[in-house]
Amino acid sequence: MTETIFALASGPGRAGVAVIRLSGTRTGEILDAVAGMPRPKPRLAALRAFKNDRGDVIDQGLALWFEGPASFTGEDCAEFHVHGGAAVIEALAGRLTALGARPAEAGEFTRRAFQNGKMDLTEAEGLADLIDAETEGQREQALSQMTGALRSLYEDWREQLISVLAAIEGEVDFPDEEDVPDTLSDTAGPPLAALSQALAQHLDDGRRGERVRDGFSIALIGEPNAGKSTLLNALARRDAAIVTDIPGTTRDVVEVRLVLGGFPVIIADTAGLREAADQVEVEGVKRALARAESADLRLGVVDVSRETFPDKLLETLRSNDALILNKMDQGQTLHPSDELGMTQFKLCAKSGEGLPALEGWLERLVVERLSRREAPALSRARHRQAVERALEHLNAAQRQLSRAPELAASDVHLAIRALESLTGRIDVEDVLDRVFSQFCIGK
Ligand SMILES: Nc1nc2c(ncn2[C@@H]2O[C@H](COP(=O)(O)OP(=O)(O)OP(=O)(O)O)[C@@H](O)[C@H]2O)c(=O)[nH]1
Ligand SMILES: [K+]
Ligand SMILES: [Mg+2]
Repeated sequence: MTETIFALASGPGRAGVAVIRLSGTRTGEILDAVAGMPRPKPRLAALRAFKNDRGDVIDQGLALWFEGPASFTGEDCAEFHVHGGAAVIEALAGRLTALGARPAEAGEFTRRAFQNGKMDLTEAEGLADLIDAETEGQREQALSQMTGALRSLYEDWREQLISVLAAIEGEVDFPDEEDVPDTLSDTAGPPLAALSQALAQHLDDGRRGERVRDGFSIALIGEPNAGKSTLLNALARRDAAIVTDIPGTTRDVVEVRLVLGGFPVIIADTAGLREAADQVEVEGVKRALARAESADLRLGVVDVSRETFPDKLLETLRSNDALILNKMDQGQTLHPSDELGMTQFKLCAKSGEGLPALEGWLERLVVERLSRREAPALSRARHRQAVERALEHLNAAQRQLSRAPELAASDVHLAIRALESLTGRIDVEDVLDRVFSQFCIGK
């Protein structure tokens, strides 16, 4: 017996068609009361008049019946396709409530699908990501996760670990009179080593999946008046940040979201790096350096009418970053230098000259770093933490194997649990709450 829930599954606001979905034990009888008998054949749309409690027609539309368990949630489900006007939706929602259904919470349909074994937790997350996907790269990654790419990877590891565990426990329970530890090293050692290598490789992917999901982050840094905000606006094609000839114009981090090569990118303009004079400047520089530190790529912007490259800037940049020699329209005293060992671009941010070359390079770089590989990428911090936990236990198990098999067994057991928390095999209520609350209502 489950409560019967309903929600507007299509987007809010005026539309040609609105879809209201229903799931739970009393779905069938509520469908009959609203759409009349006979009940539509499962999965086939039937044109019906939907009536209120006085028998007046609310609207005319399509009714669908999905008999559990062959439904999205695994329970009895129904859909009403009505005209997408506010009054129609409200009247139908009122009728469903009067018949004993209640409005669903965010993610409640998917949570029921998860609880009924229709999908694991990573697939549910993939579904949420697919609904949120705004770029082609995000759509591809979410779809692959929703259709089980991560689940099958993690389930496969889990099954291998269960065999390893069986081997170790067998030795613990029925020790060979002779050299137990040696036998174990031979049997359980190689698969443990191979698995821990696989997990390490999965983690060591430059956080690709998380970047695809949350955005590749680029920080613009440099001295005051180098033209960082001008460059940000040029890249964004709009006046996102204030530009003036007063040094110290930008204080907070100003973010702009772009799509490059089908991937989400967040470009951050920052305060000019300098010996700060007052408290506000000190805080601005602190934030600039923190953003530079956490970014996936730094673009160091320099005014070419300077004599030398600023030390502080060179210190902050890394070898894969790029230097932007800006204000090429002004007297140039600074020149690109091979000694810096960094990609360099000549630019006039104000007129946009040189911008296409920079944009082309950025796009290629983002595509190269984020493109899909054969192996699926973990896409959330939650996955990373769980795989890291599993790997720690695997490494510990390897160390214990020849000394204390029973301790090795308990470590393998903990590694299995970490993988199970990842796929949701073991219910961790607060994890479930967090995952499903991120869904929209109606999914
Ligand atoms: N001639 C010329 N002027 C530029 C160019 N790029 C920026 N400027 C000017 O340089 C001044 C400073 O530009 P901003 O974009 O505000 O510089 P910023 O690096 O953001 O400066 P802060 O926020 O103060 O650190 C403004 O007057 C811009 O118009 C350029 O390529 N050529
Ligand atoms: K400025
Ligand atoms: Mg600025």
